[in-house]
Amino acid sequence: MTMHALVPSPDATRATPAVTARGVDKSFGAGAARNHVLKAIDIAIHPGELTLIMGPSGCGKSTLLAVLSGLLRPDAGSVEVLGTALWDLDDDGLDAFRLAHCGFVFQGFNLFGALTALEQVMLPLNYAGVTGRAAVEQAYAALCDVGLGPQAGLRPSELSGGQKQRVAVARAFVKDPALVFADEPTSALDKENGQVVVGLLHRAARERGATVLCVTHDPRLVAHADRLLRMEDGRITADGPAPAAPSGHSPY
Ligand SMILES: Nc1ncnc2c1ncn2[C@@H]1O[C@H](COP(=O)(O)OP(=O)(O)OP(=O)(O)O)[C@@H](O)[C@H]1O
Repeated sequence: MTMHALVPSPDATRATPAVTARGVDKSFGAGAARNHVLKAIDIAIHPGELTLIMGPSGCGKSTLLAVLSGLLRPDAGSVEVLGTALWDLDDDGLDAFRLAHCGFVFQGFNLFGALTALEQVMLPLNYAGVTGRAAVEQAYAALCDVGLGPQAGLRPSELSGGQKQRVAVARAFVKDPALVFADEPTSALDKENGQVVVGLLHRAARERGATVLCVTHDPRLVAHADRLLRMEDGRITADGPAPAAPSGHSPY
C-alpha cells in the first residue's frame, strides 16, 4: 500500500455538497444586446465551509449567487440544494424553501423604512411561526451578536450604512439557517465591525455546519475562508483552498 492511499483526499472527507449546480447558463437581453452572464457553470458547495466568490466587477458573481439561492431562474442547467431540485419548484415552493433554509445578506441591505431594527430581524422569525416574546428575545440576541443592542429601536433612516448592514446580517442569521447567501456583507464596515461579521460567517460554517457562500471584493475575508472560487467572464476560473494570512498578520 502506498502512503498515498492512507491519506484521504480533502474531497473524500467532505460531506455531501449542500448546493450542486450543473451546466448553469444565464443571459440577460436578446439579439445583439444579449449579455451572456453565466456560461455552463458546474459547482458543488459544501456544508461546514465558508466559500468566497471573487472576481472583477460584472463577471457574474451576484447573478450566480441569485441562481444558486433560488432568486433568479437560470436559462439552462440544474441547481440542487439540500437534495431538492430548486428550479423544479413553483414560486410558492421556492418561497417556502428559502424561508425554511436560507438566510440572505443583499447588497443595499433590503431593509423596510418603517420598521425598527428589532422588527426587521423579527420578520423571518414571524414568517417561521415564532412570535411574541420568543421572537423579541431571539431578534434582540441576534442584534446584540452584531453589536446593535442599543440601536434595536431605530429605523433605517436613523442608522449608519454600517449599522444597516449589520441589521441585515442579524436578520440573515437569526433563524440559524442551513444556508447563508451573502453579497458583499462587509462592504460598509470598518475594521472592528468587519471582524464581527466575518466571525459570524465563520462560526456559522465551522460550529453549526452551515453552508456559507459569500460574494466579496474584500481581501480581508480571504484569510477566514475555507475555499475561494474565482470568476471571470461568466466562468469559474480557479477553485481552491483560501490562502492563509502570513503568520503574525491579521487582515482584520
Ligand atoms: N437584472 C438584470 N438585467 C440585465 N442585466 C443584468 C441584470 N443583473 C445583472 N445584469 C448584468 O449581468 C452582468 C453581471 O452582473 P453581476 O451583478 O452578476 O456581476 P458581479 O460580478 O456581481 O458585479 P459586481 O462585483 O460589480 O457586483 C453585468 O453585465 C450586469 O449588467
